[in-house]
Amino acid sequence: LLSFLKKSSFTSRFAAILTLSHNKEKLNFNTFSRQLLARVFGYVGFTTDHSILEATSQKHLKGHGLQIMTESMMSNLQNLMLHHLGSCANQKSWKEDGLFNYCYNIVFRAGYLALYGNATAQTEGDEEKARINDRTESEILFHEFRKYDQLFPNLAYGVLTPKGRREANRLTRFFEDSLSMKRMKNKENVSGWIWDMSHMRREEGMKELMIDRCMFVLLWGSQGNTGPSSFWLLLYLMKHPDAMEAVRNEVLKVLKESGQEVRPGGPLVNLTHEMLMKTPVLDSAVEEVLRLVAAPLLTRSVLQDMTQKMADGREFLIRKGDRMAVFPYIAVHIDPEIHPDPFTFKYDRFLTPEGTKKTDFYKQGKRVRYYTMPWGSGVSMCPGRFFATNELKQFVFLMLVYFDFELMNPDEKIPHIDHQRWGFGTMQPDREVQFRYRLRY
Ligand code: HEM
Repeated sequence: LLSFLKKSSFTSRFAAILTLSHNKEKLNFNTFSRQLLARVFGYVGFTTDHSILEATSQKHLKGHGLQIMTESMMSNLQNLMLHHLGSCANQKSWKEDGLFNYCYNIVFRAGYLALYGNATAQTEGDEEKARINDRTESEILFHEFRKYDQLFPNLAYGVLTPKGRREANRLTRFFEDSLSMKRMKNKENVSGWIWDMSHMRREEGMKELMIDRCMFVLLWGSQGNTGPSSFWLLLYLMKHPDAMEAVRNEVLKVLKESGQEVRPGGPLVNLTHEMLMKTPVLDSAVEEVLRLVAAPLLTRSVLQDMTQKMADGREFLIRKGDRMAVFPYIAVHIDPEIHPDPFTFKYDRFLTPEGTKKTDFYKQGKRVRYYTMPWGSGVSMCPGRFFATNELKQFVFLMLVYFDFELMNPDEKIPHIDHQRWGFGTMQPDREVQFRYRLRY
């Protein structure tokens, strides 16, 4: 795919194609993605599906709704990462783990609980049992999700072996059941986003099984990228001590300014939405990591004949029925004119000399509007982008204030990316990286 895209002088076509992708009448994401969702997840939605998504995302993944989700994410991260604080004397000893597994596990499970809700004290007996149940149930779910995640590229390409196909079907049934509305009714803190998504479909007459499948699609869409992104973020910070120091100093400053401190036996840090808005250095590091590892292929169906004018004056006829794809990774993320030395991690690439967010990037003297596109663009731009960014920041924040962590092998090379996954969002490494961590206090 990459060599094809390189040959087809994709970069020069990029800007204009992007403009088109905002044109709802002519180019439509849904026509294409619907076919994929039907084939891969067996989910057949309504024609109103996209307006439901837009309405609920507007309400719950931005503004006040986003704050509620972020708070819920925080308490779930605390339950998963810090539940053992004070309970065991040797917590200060080092613990080894695979970094990819560790990060994906925590971020997936906390994100899942924040979206799909917690066990209740009523059904489990008391608060503590409910928290234990959340930990156990989300662990099982993560392990099954990883099996599906590994089958996913071949599933999407339609080249799974019969054995793989049977396993994918089993996993689909498992998730339909685990995420079913029947089960969700016994939970509390189910996010407004998930709740509205299911209710609005039911009100429109969608069958229960299809709603459960939709819940699985949303789990996959919301959790498949954030965990792997958190892995790359921690890895790049560990490989770049200057970046680690800058981010850690910022995080500790924000913590201090909030009047909180981490001390043995003290209360858990309450990382508020407001605190998360004061971290330009961490923001830049997150954006830089996504530039390096987010490589989605953005597909669009062409709904009517049209002429495409290029920035260089050329014109192309795009026919009704054509399918188009934009691959911003090559077109912008690693374009050396826009991002000099594009394969090097520079944590401050998105910072101005004054320490604020940098937004001016240039190509051939002209300012580039889309200098990174990890979230896609236009009608189907990722509605979860603000939540995902907060998740990443919360995870790193807690890691930095509560733990010391380091690579087992300080000379560890950054792993290659798993080429099977080009186009599916955040890339995954082709091998695990060992690290160790321990409580700082
Ligand atoms: C680092 C994490 C994430 C990355 C890199 C990412 C990236 C993307 C990309 C590239 C798209 C397709 C955009 C397009 O075709 O133009 C997308 C769509 C989507 N994302 Fe995300 N995403 C992330 C996290 C999330 C989270 C946390 C949620 C939910 C809370 C979410 C919900 C969705 C949904 C529902 C869509 C489909 C949008 C539509 O059809 O209109 N994503 N995401």
